[in-house]
Amino acid sequence: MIQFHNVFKRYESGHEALQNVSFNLKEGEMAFLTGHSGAGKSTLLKLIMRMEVATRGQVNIDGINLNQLARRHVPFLRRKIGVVFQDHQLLYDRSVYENVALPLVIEGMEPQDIGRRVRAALDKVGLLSKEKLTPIMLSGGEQQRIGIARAVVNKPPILLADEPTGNLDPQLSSEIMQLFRQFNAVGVTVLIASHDLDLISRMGLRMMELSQGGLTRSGVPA
Ligand SMILES: Nc1ncnc2c1ncn2[C@@H]1O[C@H](COP(=O)(O)OP(=O)(O)OP(=O)(O)O)[C@@H](O)[C@H]1O
Repeated sequence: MIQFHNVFKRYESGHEALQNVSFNLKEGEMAFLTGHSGAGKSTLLKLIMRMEVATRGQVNIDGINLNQLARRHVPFLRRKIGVVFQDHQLLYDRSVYENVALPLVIEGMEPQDIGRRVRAALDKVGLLSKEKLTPIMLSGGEQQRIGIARAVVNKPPILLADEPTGNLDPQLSSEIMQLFRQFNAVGVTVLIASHDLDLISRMGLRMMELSQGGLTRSGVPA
């Protein structure tokens, strides 16, 4: 589902953020991406979303070769990928409902279909009763759940997260990871960048470690 073949990414500054990275994440797999600050984790996620383009090598997402993807087709790629950020990136002047509905409104979906999908997504993250509130009224963990509901509302086959538990305590972090696990259990391919080695090792899933832009380890931690 997510394939990197000898991928290099050099920024215009000359900095080589990724060097010769190769891996294959199969459909329905869930894995973590870890590494020191500046190791290249965010860069790798940006290549998957086509926010950045590889300097060398090949990135394939759900059979699409991103090297050959025309700019006008990038929105089709993005619809396949739900993204969760550390800082949620919610709109604080809109309700919970409106925040989650946003990707569907942009897609041009009919309002009655939007209602059904938004409520299904809010139900999955346990926030159905809070749809009329604004995010500011909710706790950090709840805000992250809204971010997750928004990421999955259009049922993407791929879910990416960049430090999704960075601001949460261990209990909430663990709950958020279980949520990702639930989406993975119904077939979504999940890749999560995280510094939280304790949490990752407890999950018993594949971990890929980046160091100075190179993939130094890939496997289930002992
Ligand atoms: N747009 C850019 N232009 C130039 N250099 C960049 C750019 N984006 C990232 N870099 C550099 O590339 C390297 C990798 O950055 P990246 O954000 O991918 O690391 P990271 O592993 O996600 O780090 P962190 O855990 O701190 O978020 C860093 O040295 C960073 O300064």
